[in-house]
Amino acid sequence: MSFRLQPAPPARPNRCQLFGPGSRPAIFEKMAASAADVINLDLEDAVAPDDKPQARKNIIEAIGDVDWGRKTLSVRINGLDTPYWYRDVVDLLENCSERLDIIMIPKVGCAADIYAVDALVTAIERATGRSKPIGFEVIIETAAGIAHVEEIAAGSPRLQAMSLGAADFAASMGMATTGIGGTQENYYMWHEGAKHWSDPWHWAQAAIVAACRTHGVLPVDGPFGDFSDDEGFRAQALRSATLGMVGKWAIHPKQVALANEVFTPSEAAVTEAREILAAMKDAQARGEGAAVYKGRLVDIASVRQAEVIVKQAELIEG
Ligand SMILES: CC(C)(COP(=O)(O)OP(=O)(O)OC[C@H]1O[C@@H](n2cnc3c(N)ncnc32)[C@H](O)[C@@H]1OP(=O)(O)O)[C@@H](O)C(=O)NCCC(=O)NCCSC(=O)C[C@H](O)C(=O)O
Ligand SMILES: [Mg+2]
Repeated sequence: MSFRLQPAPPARPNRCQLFGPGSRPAIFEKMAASAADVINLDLEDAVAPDDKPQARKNIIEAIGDVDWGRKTLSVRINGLDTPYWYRDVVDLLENCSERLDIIMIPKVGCAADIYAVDALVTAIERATGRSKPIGFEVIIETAAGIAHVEEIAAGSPRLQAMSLGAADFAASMGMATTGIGGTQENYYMWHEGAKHWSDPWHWAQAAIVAACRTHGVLPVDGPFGDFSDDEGFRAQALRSATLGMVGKWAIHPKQVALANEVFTPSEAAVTEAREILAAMKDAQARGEGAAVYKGRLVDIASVRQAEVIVKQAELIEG
């Protein structure tokens, strides 16, 4: 228990983050027309080294020219272990319009990584007189990142969201898989002659959710690589939502509707949450701290649980 109140994360929908390479400007309008809450234009791994200068130009132009509506607009820069990242930040912030909301920093390994980008961004904002402060989001996708996840979540007031990047995470951890998220064939328990699959991403997701909730940051599930496997995506997303994550990446447009479906509370869930709040209001009016709702106990903790669902629904309704 702490006397400190848990800070609220940014109050904006983040059910789906749709990615697209900065080197493929033909899809930018399609991304803008999608139902994703967040758009991530990529300068990192989806862009070949020789294409990075042109990708920066494409993105700078599109930030100003494309109608992104009310979406949160984010650009993923290159990692701090590359020679590209400072040029990404300088070119972007010196040249793009104020429509840009967020810079996504990949492969963050410690809070000092965020500090370094923050220092550069702050200097450019001051030098150029940008009036809208740039937000940050980070990807936890290395062993160092997960080991330092809490200090990273506390790393900057600019930080809005934190994602798990399953592909690089698996590589960094030396995991024996080439799968990006989802069920892993060899990660099972053997019981009474049958395999029971377990979830190798669970512990990292739980660590991310705890760090994010402690510091008022949105926890997000990253990519699910097999975009022909809708049920696999849905199962992964449902597990993430159950753990407290607010959304998931889409690496193909067909994954957007799946993510939105999972991370939008159903009408039945919202109705039940509102009924629990009403039942508890009645109980409190009677001077009681608990009530029975549909044959089960509800109390003040149930009110907090129900409020999570109602607030999420209200946020999405706008
Ligand atoms: C995966 C793709 C390369 C597939 O592209 P494509 O072959 O064009 O797919 P389709 O033919 O099925 O496309 C159907 C239509 O949809 C449009 N399209 C394709 N992709 C997008 C998109 N991202 N956004 C919007 N629209 C898109 C096509 O133009 C077709 O349109 P039409 O002809 O009008 O019907 C491609 O989807 C892609 O590049 N995806 C993003 C890849 C990416 O950004 N990856 C980086 C994030 S994941 C990662 O980095 C790993 C992470 O860091 C970790 O470590 O875990
Ligand atoms: Mg990655």
